[in-house]
Amino acid sequence: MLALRKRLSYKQTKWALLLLLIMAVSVSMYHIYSDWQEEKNNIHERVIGTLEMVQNAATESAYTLDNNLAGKVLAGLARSNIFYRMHLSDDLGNQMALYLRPLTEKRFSWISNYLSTELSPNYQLDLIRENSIVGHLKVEVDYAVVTETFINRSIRLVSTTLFAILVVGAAMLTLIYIQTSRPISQFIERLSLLAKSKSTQGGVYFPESARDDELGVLAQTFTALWHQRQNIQVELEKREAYFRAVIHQSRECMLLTTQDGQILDCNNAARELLGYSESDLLSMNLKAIDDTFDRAELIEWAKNSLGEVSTFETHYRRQDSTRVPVEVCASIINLDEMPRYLVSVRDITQRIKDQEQVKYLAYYDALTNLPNRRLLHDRLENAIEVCREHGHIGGVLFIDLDRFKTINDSMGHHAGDQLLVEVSKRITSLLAQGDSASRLGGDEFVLLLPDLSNHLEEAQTEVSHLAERLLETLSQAFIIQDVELYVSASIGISLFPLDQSDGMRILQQADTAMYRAKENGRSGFHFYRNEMQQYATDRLKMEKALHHALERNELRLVYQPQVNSKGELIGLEALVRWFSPELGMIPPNRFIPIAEETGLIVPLGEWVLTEACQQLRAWQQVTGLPETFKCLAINISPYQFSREDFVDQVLKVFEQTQVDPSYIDLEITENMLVENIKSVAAKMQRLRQHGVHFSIDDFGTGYSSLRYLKYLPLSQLKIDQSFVRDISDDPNSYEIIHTIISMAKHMKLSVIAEGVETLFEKEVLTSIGCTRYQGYHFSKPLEKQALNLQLLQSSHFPLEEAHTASLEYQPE
Ligand SMILES: Nc1nc2c(ncn2[C@@H]2O[C@H](COP(=O)(O)O[C@H]3[C@@H](O)[C@H](n4cnc5c(=O)[nH]c(N)nc54)O[C@@H]3COP(=O)(O)O)[C@@H](O)[C@H]2O)c(=O)[nH]1
Repeated sequence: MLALRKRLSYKQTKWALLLLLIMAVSVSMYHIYSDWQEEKNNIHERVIGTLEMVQNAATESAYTLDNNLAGKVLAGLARSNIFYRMHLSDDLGNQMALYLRPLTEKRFSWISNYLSTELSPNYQLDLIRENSIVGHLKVEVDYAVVTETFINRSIRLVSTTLFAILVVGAAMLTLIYIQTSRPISQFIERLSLLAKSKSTQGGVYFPESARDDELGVLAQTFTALWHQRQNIQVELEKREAYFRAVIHQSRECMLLTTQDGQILDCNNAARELLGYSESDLLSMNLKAIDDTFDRAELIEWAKNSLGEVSTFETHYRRQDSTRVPVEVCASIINLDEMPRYLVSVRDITQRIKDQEQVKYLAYYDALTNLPNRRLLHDRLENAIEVCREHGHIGGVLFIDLDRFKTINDSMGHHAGDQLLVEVSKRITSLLAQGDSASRLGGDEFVLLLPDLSNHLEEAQTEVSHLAERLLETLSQAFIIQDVELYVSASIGISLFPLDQSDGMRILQQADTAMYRAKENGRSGFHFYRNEMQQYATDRLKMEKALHHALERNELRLVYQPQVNSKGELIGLEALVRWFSPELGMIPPNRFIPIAEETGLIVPLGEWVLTEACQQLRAWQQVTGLPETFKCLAINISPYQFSREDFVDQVLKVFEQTQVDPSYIDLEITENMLVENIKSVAAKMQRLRQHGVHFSIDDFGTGYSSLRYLKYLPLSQLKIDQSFVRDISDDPNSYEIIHTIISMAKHMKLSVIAEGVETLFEKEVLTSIGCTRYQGYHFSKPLEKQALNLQLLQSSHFPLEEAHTASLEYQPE
């Protein structure tokens, strides 16, 4: 219940009464004032009238100087009670009579005193007889008496007016209270009950709505507003529930703060991410979590953000003081009329790792962790620029592993990968400060030496030393999956900036030089020279042409006889030749490496095997071979041999050609044996069971670990022609051949020497114990028709003089 003075009825009444009072007082004052103006005249006339009534008697007394009469005149005047002093004198001023009494004391004398200021305090009447003044009558008025009636009348008027106002005020108060204040109070009471009730559901009804006055309209309006509010509230509750669900169920960390950064709300994800309890977080400021939080900046942004979302990256500090990289989506929302800062925070640790990983992968090789081609290019371009600026010389070493493809295919990619990792370690172990190694892919590595000597010759020497050390370190055995592996590398070197070549060109030059190194017998290095470019271009042409060589029937086989110490034919070696219409005759040591690198060696090898077997069958059935003839040797490339289906392929060819496998001698190289000895041995065993023989070609030049030889079903060692060639000049070669022959005897293996060109060589070999020979001294490789002719004439080959005539097939 409101205090009385706060009630509407009281206030209304108060103001109404005040206005009434002012009005009444004004009207009363006006009346009193007007009344007073009249009263003043009345008083004057009354005084004058009273004096005139005694004028004759007073004149008579003064004329006759009759003091007695004068006294009576004054006594008569005194009865009017309006004068308190009267004085009658003769014409000379002599007092004839005097009347004096005290002034009358009245309740409102102060009003009388005030009013008397407007009136004359005394009157004098000149007494005249026969046109001469005979005396004077002077009186002083007692105004308390003369104004009393006026004052009483005025007081009555004022008090009546006030009483009337009081009555009207009380009546108004009651009426307004009953009519307005009380219904409003009751309405308010209902509203406050409604406000206290927690339920917002259901409808409301106010009896006041039934009224046809303003209160009725107010109640109806309020009812409508209430229902409207209810709908809004339901909507708001829904939204709040949604908002809370979004915040609290979100997997993203969410924080709601004031503009000062004080945390007001947080979700589970925030607690998990930051490691704080909810109560801790709610007592914290965002500044404690995010060092970059700037209150002033936020407030400035909030003013201009216009509901925009700002996304930025920062670091949040966890409870354990670790820092986590986050992406923050921040916005300003209005809650309870207050701007709030809502941040949705995502842990981007993984994303950053991924980005770094992507960046890493873009510039580094994932297997070896060495820079990749892209980074190499950047560095190389940079090095070229620096060298040009400072007049330095830099170098690029293009390293390619020899026969890596074979290892990869025979031992599997995993072993291949392990080998590449080990190779990369060895390469990097030789690098000096400032040098870098990159992997271009496969088995290709590039060393970038950005700062060699300023003198070309010195720079060449420096790079050569490094290349030698690289070859040396790579030639050491690798242990991969418990298998001892030997690899060699071919290195191409290009120095810069010797001309205007860019990085790409310098790499190509090093690549070209590397191929030259490979063709020079592998496991070596070669500097790029301008003329190599033509060679590289030719090589590319050859690679393209080789793809069509088989289908266009451009390959031929030639056969080189193998003889015993009596010159009798004991075998033939099938050797492939390629007659390209565009490129001419291309020797096998040029196209076989390309075929190996491109994988074309598989169909090519299969063709050689089939063709050779068919020819053997033809010789055996048609032409006839001497009894001394034991084997047809066929070269098998390492890549061909490493294939899973190699044995099946060979057996299939034997079946198709109906050849007796015991007449076949497969020539394999030493290096093939060391790659995966178990698998090599298994393949050899399977074929051996069918009668196939195996020879080791170019024996003595490879990395063979001799102890493996006794586990393999070998028939023969073929001494490399380089030893035979040097047998007369180089005691080492002689010694090597000697050792090979004794070892073969010990292991019960045959030995054949290849590349025997002179009688002298043959005789030295014979003296050491070698009884089988192949070489130009006996016969060059022969085309099959020429061999047929030879066989028809004699199966003997001259021992004494060199057999130099070339009977090889030459295309027209
Ligand atoms: N995988 C295959 N490899 C093959 C095949 N055909 C040949 N080859 C290999 O190519 C290399 C070069 O062969 P080629 O040019 O045919 O040379 C052979 C002979 O012509 C040559 N030879 C023989 N006697 C002499 C001689 O007295 N002097 C001399 N300078 N050269 C001579 O030697 C080559 C035979 O070598 P090898 O095989 O080691 O016995 C060569 O490595 C071939 O193996 C093929 O079909 N598949």
